[in-house]
Amino acid sequence: MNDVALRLTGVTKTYNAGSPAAVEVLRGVDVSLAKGEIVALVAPSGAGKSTLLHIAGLLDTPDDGTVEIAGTDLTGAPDRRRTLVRRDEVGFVYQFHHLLPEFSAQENIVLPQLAAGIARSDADARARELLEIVGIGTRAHHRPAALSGGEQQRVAFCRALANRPSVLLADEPTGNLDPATSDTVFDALMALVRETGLSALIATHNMDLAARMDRRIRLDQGKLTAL
Ligand SMILES: Nc1ncnc2c1ncn2[C@@H]1O[C@H](COP(=O)(O)OP(=O)(O)OP(=O)(O)O)[C@@H](O)[C@H]1O
Repeated sequence: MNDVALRLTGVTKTYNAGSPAAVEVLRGVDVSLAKGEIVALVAPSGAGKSTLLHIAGLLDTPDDGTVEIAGTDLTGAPDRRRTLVRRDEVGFVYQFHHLLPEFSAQENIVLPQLAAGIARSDADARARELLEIVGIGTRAHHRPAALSGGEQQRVAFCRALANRPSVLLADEPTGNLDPATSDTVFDALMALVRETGLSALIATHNMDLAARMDRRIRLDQGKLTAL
């Protein structure tokens, strides 16, 4: 039984290494997320939070160090394996929803499930269940353009969790919303995360939202510290 959903050990990353334009972004980052734990990642702009989230989600590789997801070290794994683990174990949410405009809310949540081999009827049921949890069950057949910004973002959360990942990585998930909407949408995200029992690393500049998570860490000068 492994109780760690995500573990980064000694992760370093430098862009343009060896050139005068070198940027040393991560200088030995260690972090682990227990199963079910929700952690706020707070960082000044440009400190490297996107880099850290991309490495944690297997979209990028560290120069050094290891990345383990659900108990498996994937640092040197072949691209195909990393892609499959990313699809099955990692959910991403960004500041902008990136929903497919020609598909309904429900279809946007169904598509990644079909790509993972889930039967259509099961995928539809899962999509409806998730939309209910975030409070927009009645909007299932709306296309993104017919949804408010907060509703679009809730659909994006559902899509990220549709395949029952073990880790959610979110980069300013409510950063594009006004403060009142941001609060409600954040509640919806918390409800989803608690309901599904997954672990989440959520980058935010909003200290009120950070205060509602289980733990806070700060990325600065390439290092993580507890907040
Ligand atoms: N592909 C790249 N090549 C060179 N430098 C890069 C590259 N990507 C990012 N950087 C630099 O690395 C640093 C960290 O970038 P990153 O996007 O991870 O920061 P961030 O904390 O997410 O920033 P923000 O909060 O402003 O979105 C920045 O100084 C950026 O300019």
